[in-house]
Amino acid sequence: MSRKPIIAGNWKMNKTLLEAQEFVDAVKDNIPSSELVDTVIGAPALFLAPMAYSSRGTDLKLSAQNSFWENSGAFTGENSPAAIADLGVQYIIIGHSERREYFHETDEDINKKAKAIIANGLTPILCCGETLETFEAGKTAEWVEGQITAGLKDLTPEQVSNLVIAYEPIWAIGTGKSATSEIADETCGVVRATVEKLYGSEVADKVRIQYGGSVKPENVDEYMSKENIDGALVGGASLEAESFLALLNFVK
Ligand SMILES: O=C(CO)COP(=O)(O)O
Repeated sequence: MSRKPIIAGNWKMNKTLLEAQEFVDAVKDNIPSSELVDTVIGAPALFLAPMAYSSRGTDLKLSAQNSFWENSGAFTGENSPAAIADLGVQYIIIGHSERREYFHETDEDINKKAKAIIANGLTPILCCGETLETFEAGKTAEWVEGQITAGLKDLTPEQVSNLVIAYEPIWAIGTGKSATSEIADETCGVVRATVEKLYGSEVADKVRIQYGGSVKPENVDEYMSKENIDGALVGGASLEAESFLALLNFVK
């Protein structure tokens, strides 16, 4: 089974609108065909409408970094998956460790978001990953299995086969200390085995799993050569056009 690679930048809370637009102008005509790789930028919600407009007709796809689980209503400050879908955005990152930590998101919240995102025709990028303490205690597999099982609760096999899961060890995020490709592959393998246990081997063969945590142009090839790693979710190295484009050089 060959899975199409997916490289996604997660800009987090960075850039102004002008900087975002300059980035789109610099990359949109220089990325590989979407027949070979899905190339995605996860931008702050404020920039998604203008970025969708200026990247229309190109191979650049967009992601939100979060959404609420209701489509409308009295939820001050939130963005609905329906409104995000309407912009022409295709992905929404959910359950990033920064949202779990600073905004107290639970697995139950994340599962509700996954369902709402799928119901609106978008693809969730569901994040999981352990703290340094859990890693050092040798409990990574158990932890990640728990997060994935809770995050996917009540989804159908078809829904799960189309989604993207990102394994991001918290100790490797923004630290420059990436997980070795062996560790990353092993834990992405745990994610795939969890999907297999819950949904069977056909779904597990189809679901795309990214590694994230200090991925850079210099180490992306190594991760992409691993059996269970289908892509990368990239923070720091996705912020500059040159470095973002260099992440895509593994596509020959
Ligand atoms: O959190 C990340 C992407 O979601 C990873 O960030 P860095 O690539 O900056 O380590």
